[in-house]
Amino acid sequence: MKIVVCDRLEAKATRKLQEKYDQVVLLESPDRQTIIEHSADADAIIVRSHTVIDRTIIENSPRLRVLGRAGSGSYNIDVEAASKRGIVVLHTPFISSTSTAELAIALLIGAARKLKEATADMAGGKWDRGALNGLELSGQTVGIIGYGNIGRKVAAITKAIGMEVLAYDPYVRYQQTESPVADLVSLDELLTRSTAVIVCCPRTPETAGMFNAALFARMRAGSLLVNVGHGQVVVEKDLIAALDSGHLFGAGLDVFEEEPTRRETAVVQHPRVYTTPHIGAATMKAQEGVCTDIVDKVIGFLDNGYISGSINLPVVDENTEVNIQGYIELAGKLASMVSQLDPATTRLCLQVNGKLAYSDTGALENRVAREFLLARRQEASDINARFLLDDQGISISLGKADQGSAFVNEVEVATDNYSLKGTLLADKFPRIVEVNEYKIEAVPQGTMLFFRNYDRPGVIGSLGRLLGEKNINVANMRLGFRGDDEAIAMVNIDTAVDAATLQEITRLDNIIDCFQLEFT
Ligand SMILES: NC(=O)c1ccc[n+]([C@@H]2O[C@H](COP(=O)([O-])OP(=O)(O)OC[C@H]3O[C@@H](n4cnc5c(N)ncnc54)[C@H](O)[C@@H]3O)[C@@H](O)[C@H]2O)c1
Ligand SMILES: O=C(O)CC[C@@H](O)C(=O)O
Repeated sequence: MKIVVCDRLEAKATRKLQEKYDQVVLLESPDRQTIIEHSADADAIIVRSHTVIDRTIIENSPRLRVLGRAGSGSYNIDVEAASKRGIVVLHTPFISSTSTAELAIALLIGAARKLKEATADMAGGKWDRGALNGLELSGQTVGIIGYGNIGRKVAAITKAIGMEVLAYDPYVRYQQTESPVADLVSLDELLTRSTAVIVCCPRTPETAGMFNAALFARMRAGSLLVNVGHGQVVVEKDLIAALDSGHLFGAGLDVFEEEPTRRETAVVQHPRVYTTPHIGAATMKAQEGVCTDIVDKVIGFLDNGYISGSINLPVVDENTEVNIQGYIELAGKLASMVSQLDPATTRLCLQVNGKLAYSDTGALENRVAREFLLARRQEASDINARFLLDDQGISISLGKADQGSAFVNEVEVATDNYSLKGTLLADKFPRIVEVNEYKIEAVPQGTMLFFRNYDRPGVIGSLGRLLGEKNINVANMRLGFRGDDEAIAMVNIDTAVDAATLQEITRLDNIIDCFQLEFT
């Protein structure tokens, strides 16, 4: 197997590839001819944002099966050409969105408060505070162009600053009903109401050159523009004209029409344009994240055919060694249970262990988000659940490990108060195997009583008697222990108990607490 890496990856990610494959060719900023030579017999090519993989390269790589893009956008890959050849294009959405959103805020505040001028004044021995009056952002309106991963993070931060948040995104079809962060509005409304506009969308045929003289004229006088999406969304000469005429107050750019951008470029030289060299994703966490994530995805695909985070094939591959669909459903059941036990949590952690770690964990994350919300009786689908969670300030983090602690494949869903682990018995039958370190083997289906008790004789007997009196049949009962004075039980019952009976159970001797759970 031959892997060609065209841009420099973090050492940890490169090592992972080298441990796995005999032929790992590491190129750094190669010219096109060098890529063509090396990719002629390559099975996989991995790039970041620098190297362009065009149609010619793709058509001259007969063995190529997968293109990995360490990052979010796909502007440097001819995705259409790859799709036509049946080559999977994988990327790492989400991972660098926080770092990029934070940079957008840095550029926004820098431009609003004239930080470049202030720093230059200080370095030059000047102390003229009157010339440095800036814009206070709190109470102002921000307009976000592109309400995707980065746009939503920007929305959350600007909201926290005290700004009113608007967004324009023709492809976001729903208006959030649960704790909305941004109001989705038309482009015209956004431009006329916003004091700051932040571009967080990719370059597409529609967005290329979108911010031109005509659009700047529609922006409010004295407003700010920040671009962390794609450089070619903004026409730089028109931006300079809008600044020089005094129509715009300032701008912050992390992305440019041409990259690398030359020092002489007007936007780089302009006193009221804050520029950074495409460093949205340049934090240690994001760099390591995008590099290891893309390597995991490429390995997962080459070894097992897992497709996850695909730009051109967003499907769950069911013909793999691990029953991914089964694990997606299991993860959903764990999320539903955690939601019923801890509905007010603001933090969900999904941990995926074993070969499953190379599978479509995006689909597992979506399902966890969806089932968590559904259990709280909130409308959600696999597609919008993660956005809805985000809008409600509930984070969902993902951890992965090559091996499970007790089972070949394991899924864990945790909050600050609960940790639930599950597996598929015989890769087929869902089981909850651990609850807050109590080992158990419970079947997550139908109606279930879940209780903690002191481990004393008679507890099960008194529960059985009470349920018998109420004519409630027990279908299955599992006990869990962790080697201390307490135990748990998970009891599948044929009919749900009413609130009064649940109270009676809680009052039985040695019962600590009791919940009734529903699994769909
Ligand atoms: N500055 C950096 O270092 C850096 C880092 C990461 C990503 N990016 C870039 O930021 C962009 C967005 O990344 P993301 O991860 O948020 O992607 P995303 O796909 O999650 O979000 C992009 C959003 O833009 C919207 N959009 C598409 N066309 C639009 C239009 N005509 N008008 C308004 N919105 C439109 C999409 O519907 C989508 O919701 C990409 O171009 C990516 O390459 C830059
Ligand atoms: O390689 C980088 O750091 C920039 C990547 C960024 O533009 C992206 O689309 O993810």
